[in-house]
Amino acid sequence: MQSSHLLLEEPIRMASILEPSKASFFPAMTKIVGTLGPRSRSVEVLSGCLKAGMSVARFDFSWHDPEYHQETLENLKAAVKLTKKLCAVMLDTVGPELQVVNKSEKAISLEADATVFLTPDEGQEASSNLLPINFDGLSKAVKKGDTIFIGQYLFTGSETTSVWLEVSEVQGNDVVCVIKNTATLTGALFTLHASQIRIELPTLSDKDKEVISSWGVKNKIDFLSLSYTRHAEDVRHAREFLSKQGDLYQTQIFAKIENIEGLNHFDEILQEADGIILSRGNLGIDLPPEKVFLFQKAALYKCNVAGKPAVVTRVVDSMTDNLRPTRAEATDVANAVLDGSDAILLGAETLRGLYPVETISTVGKICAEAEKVFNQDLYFKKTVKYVGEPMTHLESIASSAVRAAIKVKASVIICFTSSGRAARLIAKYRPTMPVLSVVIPRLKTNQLKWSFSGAFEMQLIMPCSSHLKEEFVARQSLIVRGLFPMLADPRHPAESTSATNESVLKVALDHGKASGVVKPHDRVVVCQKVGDASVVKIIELED
Ligand SMILES: Nc1ncnc2c1ncn2[C@@H]1O[C@H](COP(=O)(O)OP(=O)(O)O)[C@@H](O)[C@H]1O
Ligand SMILES: C=C(OP(=O)(O)O)C(=O)O
Ligand SMILES: [K+]
Ligand SMILES: [Mg+2]
Repeated sequence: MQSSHLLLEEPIRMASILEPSKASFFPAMTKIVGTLGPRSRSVEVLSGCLKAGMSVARFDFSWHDPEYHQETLENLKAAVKLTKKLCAVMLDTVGPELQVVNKSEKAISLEADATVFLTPDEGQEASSNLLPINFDGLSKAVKKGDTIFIGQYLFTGSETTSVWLEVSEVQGNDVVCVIKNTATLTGALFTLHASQIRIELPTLSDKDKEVISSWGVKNKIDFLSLSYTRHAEDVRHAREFLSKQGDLYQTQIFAKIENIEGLNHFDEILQEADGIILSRGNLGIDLPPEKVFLFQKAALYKCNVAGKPAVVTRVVDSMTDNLRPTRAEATDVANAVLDGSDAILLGAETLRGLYPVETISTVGKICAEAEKVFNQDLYFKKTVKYVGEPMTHLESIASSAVRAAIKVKASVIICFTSSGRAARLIAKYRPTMPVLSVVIPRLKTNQLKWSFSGAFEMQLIMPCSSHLKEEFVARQSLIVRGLFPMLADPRHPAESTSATNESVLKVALDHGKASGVVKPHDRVVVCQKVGDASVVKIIELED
């Protein structure tokens, strides 16, 4: 039996597990989002990250200033140019995040059973019995017996810097807590999480708005990662804000579900958002541990049937300091893929970890193995059944393209798309082969000469107002499982002169061949509009 036919539900011959995997063109169909920081901001390391498979870069404004992030982004652009790999940019907001401020950065020892005061007076010096925090409403939000967690920025859960507190009383604006475990806080910034407590701060803070309208607009961010999304209204509000920020009306909003309030409003949030981040770091401490897996499976199912990308966070924490993940982590990554995630988000591992590049390639390899045993047939049937009948024309075309591609064992599906909708719909059916989305402006196909650049062997396209929309669409597919953009660039001379759909397709195929993603005699399924009709066609390539 060929390894590509293994299905988890069927008996697997043990020896076949050890068969080496065939090298494929893409590291994995599942995408990898990397949080950039001190260990991942040189052109060299960023080039390594891109080559290893990172396709989205997260800039987390919980930490550091816009100038620092700008420097990192400039280096990322240089790395994109060097490696010819596209990368999308995600701005992650601070939102209603509670932080412990340790200005002097002196280590703070906390002893189990001792008492510590949390005070909103940020001017105070942090010490073993006093921790200044950035919010003055905590004493009104918590009560005796509540649980508070403090962890290093991007805590991994395995550090000795994480501490649990239990609220013993409230004194004015201060919250008095009993320390549950001995710990030493080292560093300048700590996240504070009050379990299952509503924090009366806006989801999009004034600081977030300022950063979005300056840094975000300047850099044409592809994704806004909306931290601590608690209601659908949060997404609507962010959308309205973005609509007034120049090009950012095209920015996609990914709602981060990080607490029980977000979990309770999941369905409405999913309807409003473009995608979801299952923020298991915070959610994992808000939920009882035995419930985390169930949220993951339920949320991924809902995202999958809605055809909206889902991103899972906090997978290989231990790789922050180690070259290999734990067995539990390795299994967890595979399960995230089997549960239906589109992308994996790395935090501390890429930001401050010792092995950012190795982490990306290890996670990519695990994803690729899981994809091989993903039961596409069953998934396809479930998805079709969920959609029901009558289907919209486009849904029917998309599912038929995937079915045809599997039946004829096509090596790729090529989808022409303007808004990106058609390509996303195809990806929704989780084909086993990559979907190359050819992003071109519909109206201009007859006026221009074409050449292509893409996620593979691309030419860097500098922002250019004439095809800005297509750039957004192309980069936004970099977070969807199985979707790989080819961005048509009308400024480069193409081999063909009469730029009809047919010649665009020929150029796309030539580009695919040149880069090795399609080979002579391969079958390719193409989805495009010819005149008014959407068509799915099967092409058999020659030499
Ligand atoms: N520029 C194009 N040339 C040819 N066919 C296209 C083009 N853009 C989209 N299509 C096809 O049109 C249909 C609708 O695709 P979609 O991505 O929803 O485009 P839009 O929303 O911009 O109309 C699909 O069959 C798709 O393959
Ligand atoms: C990704 C997460 O949040 P943060 O932005 O704090 O890293 C998380 O909580 O899993
Ligand atoms: K954040
Ligand atoms: Mg978080």
